[in-house]
Amino acid sequence: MSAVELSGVHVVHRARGAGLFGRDRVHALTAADLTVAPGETVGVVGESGCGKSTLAKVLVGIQRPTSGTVAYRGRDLWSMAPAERRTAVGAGTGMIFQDASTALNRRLPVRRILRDPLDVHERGTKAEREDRVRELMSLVGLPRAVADALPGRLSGGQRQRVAIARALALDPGLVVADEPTSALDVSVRAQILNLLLDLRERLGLAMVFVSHDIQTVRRMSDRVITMYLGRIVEETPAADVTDHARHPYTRALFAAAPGLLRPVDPIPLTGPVPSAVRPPSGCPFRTRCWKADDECAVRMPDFTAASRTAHRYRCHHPLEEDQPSHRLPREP
Ligand SMILES: Nc1ncnc2c1ncn2[C@@H]1O[C@H](COP(=O)(O)OP(=O)(O)OP(=O)(O)O)[C@@H](O)[C@H]1O
Repeated sequence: MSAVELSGVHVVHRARGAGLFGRDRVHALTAADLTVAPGETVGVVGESGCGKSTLAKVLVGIQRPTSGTVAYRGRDLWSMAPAERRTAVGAGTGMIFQDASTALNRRLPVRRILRDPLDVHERGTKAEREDRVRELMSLVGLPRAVADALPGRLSGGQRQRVAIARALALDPGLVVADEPTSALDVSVRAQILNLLLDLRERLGLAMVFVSHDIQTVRRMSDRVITMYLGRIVEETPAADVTDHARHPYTRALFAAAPGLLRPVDPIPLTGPVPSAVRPPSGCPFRTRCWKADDECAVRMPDFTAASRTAHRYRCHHPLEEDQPSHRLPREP
């Protein structure tokens, strides 16, 4: 059974600045279908504003969908009674945010921050909760000496370790990490990423990993999801994403990423991302796509399954399956 399953999820907000009676709406997430299996890591890539954080918040039950369903281990989250939902969310998922210095209560010492979810969910006796706090600290490599320290006394890397430990406190099946290393120094990033990889292996976690750093997403994930203007446009096995993604947007994103193993010619990704309030008709990527034609303006294509397993994309004019990125035609 899947750790979490989204079916036809839409999230629509009143546009910022539109005022209380404004009619403008932002389609932050449109018709999202996604399943994350136990033990699997799904990476999410896409430019700023494409809906990555919205997807993350829907997955951990912070954001209620405008329509569609979110199921934890087969049970619809938003049809549960509020108390039951709080238990399901609290015990079933953990979220790691970008900036631990704002995500952690700076007035509480580490020990209390980690005990808090155990107290709220009444896990075990007081002594067992203290044992669990020690266990969590050792799991994420925090020295015992910091148990009584306030977050402000810790380094950025240590704070993120506390945030990870807190996300794991109730032994969740799913952890969602939204830009977990982007606020950290480069030297500390690798340590935190290795910690997450290690925890995933040891605890068999399902993980959703959201980042602007798409090379890191590829390294961390089994499967990569590409989002564009609130829509999932492709799902690719991570090993294939650089050379075998078929959606032009995914290939353009990866071709533009620094740190590829070999040089790849940049693929044109010109012009701004269109407005999420008034998205283009048909395929939302068509205004920046070098392959777009009239058909793309009329209809958003359905998902097509590629021959490779676990690979699907929404594009009227997909790239050739085995065309390496460095041999893509140079088009204006
Ligand atoms: N509470 C809100 N009210 C109005 N609009 C919102 C709200 N939350 C998100 N949006 C809009 O929804 C869209 C998706 O936002 P989201 O934060 O999910 O994108 P993102 O891909 O995570 O962006 P970033 O990478 O910059 O964090 C954006 O256009 C954003 O401005």
